[in-house]
Parts: sequence; structure tokens; C-alpha cells
Amino acid sequence: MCSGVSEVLSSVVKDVDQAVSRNINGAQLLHELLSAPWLCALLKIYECLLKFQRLTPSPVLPYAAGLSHEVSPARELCSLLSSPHIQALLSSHDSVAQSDYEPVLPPLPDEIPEDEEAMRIVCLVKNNQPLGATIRKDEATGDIYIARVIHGGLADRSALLHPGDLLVEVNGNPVVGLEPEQVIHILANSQGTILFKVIPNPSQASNSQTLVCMRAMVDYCPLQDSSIPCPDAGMAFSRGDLLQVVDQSDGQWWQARKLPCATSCAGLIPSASMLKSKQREQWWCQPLQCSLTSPAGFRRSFRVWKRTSYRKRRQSCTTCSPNTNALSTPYEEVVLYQRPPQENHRLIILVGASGVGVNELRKRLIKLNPSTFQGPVPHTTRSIRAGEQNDREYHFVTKELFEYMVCNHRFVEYGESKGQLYGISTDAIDEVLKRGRMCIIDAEPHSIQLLRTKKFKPYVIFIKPPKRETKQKNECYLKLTVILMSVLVNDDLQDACIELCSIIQQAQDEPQWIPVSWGRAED
Ligand SMILES: Nc1ncnc2c1ncn2[C@@H]1O[C@H](COP(=O)(O)OP(=O)(O)OP(=O)(O)O)[C@@H](O)[C@H]1O
Repeated sequence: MCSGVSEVLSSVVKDVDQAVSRNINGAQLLHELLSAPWLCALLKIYECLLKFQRLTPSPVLPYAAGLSHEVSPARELCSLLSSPHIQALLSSHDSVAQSDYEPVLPPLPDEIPEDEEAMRIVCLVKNNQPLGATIRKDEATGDIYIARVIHGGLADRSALLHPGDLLVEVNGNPVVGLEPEQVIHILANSQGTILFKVIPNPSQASNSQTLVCMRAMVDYCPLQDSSIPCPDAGMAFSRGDLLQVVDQSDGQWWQARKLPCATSCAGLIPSASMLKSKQREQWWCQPLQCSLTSPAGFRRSFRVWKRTSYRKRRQSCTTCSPNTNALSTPYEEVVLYQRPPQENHRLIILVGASGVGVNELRKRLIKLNPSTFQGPVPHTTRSIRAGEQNDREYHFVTKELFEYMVCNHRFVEYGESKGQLYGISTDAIDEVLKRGRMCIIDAEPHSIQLLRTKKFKPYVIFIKPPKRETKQKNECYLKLTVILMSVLVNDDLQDACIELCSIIQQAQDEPQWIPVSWGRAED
């Protein structure tokens, strides 16, 4: 190949020299050069080079490629092993392997009784933070035990104290026979290093608790609870708060953190059964169920049909609902839910005090984008009028059928006007969702309970009047905090509409906490 190219190039030089010495004119010279065989050869070489450029060159030697693979990881390994932290790790390994560490423990005495229990000496450095453990006294023996270790607290981080460990000494003071208050007193007066002698709990439970998230349905304040084992370790929460329960091993007192996690240390909260028994004592706030049965302050109008001027007697199916107990629990387990694109949209429910603009916002949203938002078609017993079409304006049904539907809990809300019945059925809501639209309704708070199902996964938005309006209208909000997902202030109508659109978009497309039963796969 090399000699071929140099031959071609030398014939180029020879031909050009000859042409110059023959003293011929330019046109003839050009003609001769263009028809020269070496030009053909040069063009072929050029084509080959272009082709070569496009192809990956193969290694010159058959074993060169393998060699390049071998060299690169070797170099990388060498640089990893010579990095300071790996060097330190290797050095620690060597020290441990040769037992080259301090302090050197004295040899064990020759005669240790077989029943001698292993004692653990625990040294903790306590600054201003609490120890993060509670103690209890065994009334029969007078022994003091570690009752619980608070997750994320000082004792937990040391991994040296565990529930059930028998406390023998604190800073050289024997504790056997002391009252827990006296031990707490010794601890409270100790600063800096605290030395515990404990006999470890032989049946130490494994610490592999599963984390569950719960929404608080009630308020709780440890300082008002005389039964809490350690008020300082307690965690206050309000209804609607999200709690990450990290330990449920004690049937009465759980450990939890508030989400989003502000602190790494958990706090004590009463277990669900404990709160239920407290409920009987009536010291904690009434759950939502009780609040919702008297929705004072909410709208009075019943407008399941177009004309809003009617004032109708509005009823709901709460009293006959099969699902009335769902909110009577003090905690509701929740999971983070992201709607898969193929799943129906979540039902959007607007709630708010009478006259706050709930209906106005709902109507505007549907008018603005009828292909996305839609209201359910109501049922009525009145007769069809000119221009109306069955299943478009209303589902026109007989009084018997309407009453049958009432008895079968098919209506979210229903009412009477001028002797005729009107109602919004769950089937009508389902129809909208099945069509791929976002169903948007306004409802009384006590009707929401019927809609809190896996099928509808309702997203409840509270419409609030601007600050200048009366306080009384917002009282309803406090009763609803556990089921509310968002709050919208309806001041400027246009701004409120835009904000409502963005809240709804988020509700449909972003992860949200929902009751765990809504997220479970179908049985
Ligand atoms: N942001 C707003 N600015 C001015 N007027 C408003 C605003 N929001 C609503 N309105 C008006 O207030 C009146 C009451 O609104 P709307 O009918 O929506 O109340 P509601 O909350 O549904 O209560 P109700 O059930 O008692 O009718 C309507 O005339 C509506 O046009």
C-alpha cells in the first residue's frame, strides 16, 4: 500500500515536470493532467481514506484490544487502594487482626460462677439533650429496668441500652431498691459522662420494626395527659398531622415522628387502643364523626340542578351509610399515592361555608374547560320539559325508583323541591370518571364520608372567604382538617379559578397521602 502510493506520487511529479519542460499551453496541460492514470489512482486512495474514516479502526495486533481492557481496571484499582480512606481501613483491619488496641482488658478470673450474668458498662456523654430512654420498676423484685428507648435519641444512637436491660448502677450509685423518681433525679443531676452498669436483656427483641404512616384524626397534648410515662418524651400533634410511627412494640405507647421529619428523635404517642380508651374518658377532642353530624355554618341551598334560586331541603345519606365508622378511629393509616395515567381521575370535592363561592367556582371551572371538568348528571322525579333530554340535563326517574335508590344508599345527597325529588348518585359520579373526565362536585361535609372510597379517592378542597370576612365561616374548616387536602381563599374570582385549576392538576398528577385501604389492590 505504501509503495503504491509513493509510485503514484512520483508519477505525478514526473508528469508535471515533463509538461512544464514541453512548454505547452494551459488548456492542453489541464487536459493531460485530468486524463492521467495517477489522478484516477489518487481519487481511489481518497475514496478509501473516506471509507476508513467512517469505520472503527481494528487493532493492529490481534491481542492489542484485550490488553487495553486489562490495563484500565488495574490502574483504577491501584488508585482506589491508594486512596487515604482505603489505606486507613486496611490499617484498622490489620490493627484489629493483631489485637493491637487499647485498653488491654484484665484477664478473666479463673473461677466464675456458671450463673454469673454478663454485666455491660455503658458510658454515654450527655450534653443538654435528654437521655432518650424511660425506666420502670418491677414492683415484685424492686428492680429497675429500661422500659423503652426513644428512636433517634441519645441512648438509641449509642446502640448500647435496650428495653428490658436491668439497671444496676448509675455513676457508681447502686439503683436496686430505689424508686424510679430517685434514679431520674440522679440522671438529671449528671452532666457530661454518665456511666451505667446494666445486665443486658437476654431476650432482646429485634429492632426491625416496619414504619407505618398515619394521619392523626384527633388532637393530642402530652402535657395534659397524666398517664404518659414520661411527658418530656411525649409528642404533641393536631388532627390532620402526618405521623411516621417507628415503634409499635408497646401496646400502649407508640413512638412516632411528625412528617415531614423535622427531627431525627421520635416522641411517645398513645397507641390507637390507648386513645380509644381515653375517648371514653372524654379528655381528648371529639373525632370528626361527631363534628360532621352538625354542620352548622355550611350552605343551606340544595343545587343539584341548574337553577340555583331554589332553596330546597337538603338531606344526606350519612345516617344510613354503611361506612359511618371509618372516621371514628384516632389514627388513619396512609400511603403515598401517585395516580397511574390509566387510572380514573380522583373525585374533586369543593366544600365551604354558605355564600363563600363554592358553586360559582365549580361552574366557572366546568365552563372554562368542559372537555376536562364535568359535573355529575342529577336524578329527578319531575317530568321532562321541552328541549331537555333524558340523561343529559337529568336522569328522569319515577318516584318509586328514586326511593329505591335512597334505600340502597345510591345518593350522595338528595332533596325535595316543589314536591319533586332531586339527587346526585354515586353512579352519576362514576359515569363522569369512567369517561376520563375530572368530576367536580360541591358537597356538604357530612356527605363526604360516603365518597371516601377506593373508587373515588376524593380530593377535598376547602374554599375559604378572604380574611376580611367573618371568622365564623372558618370554624367549619377546623372540623374538617383531617379530610381536607387543600385550602383555597376565594378573594378575586379569576385568581381563585386559576389557583383552583393548579390545585386540581397537582391532586391528579402528584403523589398524595391517601388512606391505605384506598391504595390496596383489588381482592
Ligand atoms: N370571589 C368572588 N367575588 C365576588 N363575588 C363572588 C365571588 N365568589 C362568589 N361570588 C358570588 O357570591 C354569590 C354566592 O356564591 P355561590 O353561589 O357560589 O355561593 P356558595 O358558596 O355556593 O353558597 P350557597 O350554597 O349558599 O349558594 C354568587 O352571586 C357569586 O357570583
